[in-house]
Amino acid sequence: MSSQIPPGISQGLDYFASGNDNKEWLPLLPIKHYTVAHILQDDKVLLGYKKRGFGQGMYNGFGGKVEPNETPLQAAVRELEEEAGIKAPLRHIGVLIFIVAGAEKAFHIDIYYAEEFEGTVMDNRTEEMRPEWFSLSPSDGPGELPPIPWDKMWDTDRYWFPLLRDKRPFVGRADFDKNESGAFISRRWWYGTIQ
Ligand SMILES: Nc1nc2c([nH]c(=O)n2[C@H]2C[C@H](O)[C@@H](COP(=O)(O)OP(=O)(O)OP(=O)(O)O)O2)c(=O)[nH]1
Repeated sequence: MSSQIPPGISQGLDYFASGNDNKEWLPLLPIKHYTVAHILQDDKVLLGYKKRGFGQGMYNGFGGKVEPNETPLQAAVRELEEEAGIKAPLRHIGVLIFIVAGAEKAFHIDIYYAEEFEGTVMDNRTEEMRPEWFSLSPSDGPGELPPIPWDKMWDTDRYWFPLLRDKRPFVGRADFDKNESGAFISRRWWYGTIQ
């Protein structure tokens, strides 16, 4: 555990979780804005299976790049509608600075959630994402929704998901290396809550 806040994120945070504290942080890079949005409802969370592009084969909230002349909130609402077919009154809950070794830009990811939505969650209609519900409670009886598929998600999401679930605002940083086969390996991470 390191209570030292990493470079590139705001000061005045309360330590929540960190890992690989003995590794160096990657050099800071200019940022590019992204969003990720989650629906949290009745002890379940809606995630999407990414069918193509960056993060292919993994589950994540719904999101993508913030386009020019859009606010991050507008982008998050648009991406949720494009990828899950629903409209939701999203609330901001976190910021994640995500840096991959060798990349040109750091991802500044605004993280959102909503507890209600309008419309019907799309089944498997887009080429981008396949929405699926997962249980937020750790113990699942037979016939319940599947547990969150941590092994098919960005490796450090498991450390901030409890904060999202409890709707506690947070800020964090996650650095990743790439191995010879192009897989992303978590290098160092730190998450803190906003006081
Ligand atoms: N949960 C989580 N999401 C992450 C991490 N790193 C990371 O880039 N993301 C998200 C941010 C973006 O929503 C998404 C990457 O953007 P993307 O590849 O989907 O964007 P895109 O260019 O396809 O987007 P677009 O065409 O839909 O605008 O992955 C991470 O560590 N955890």
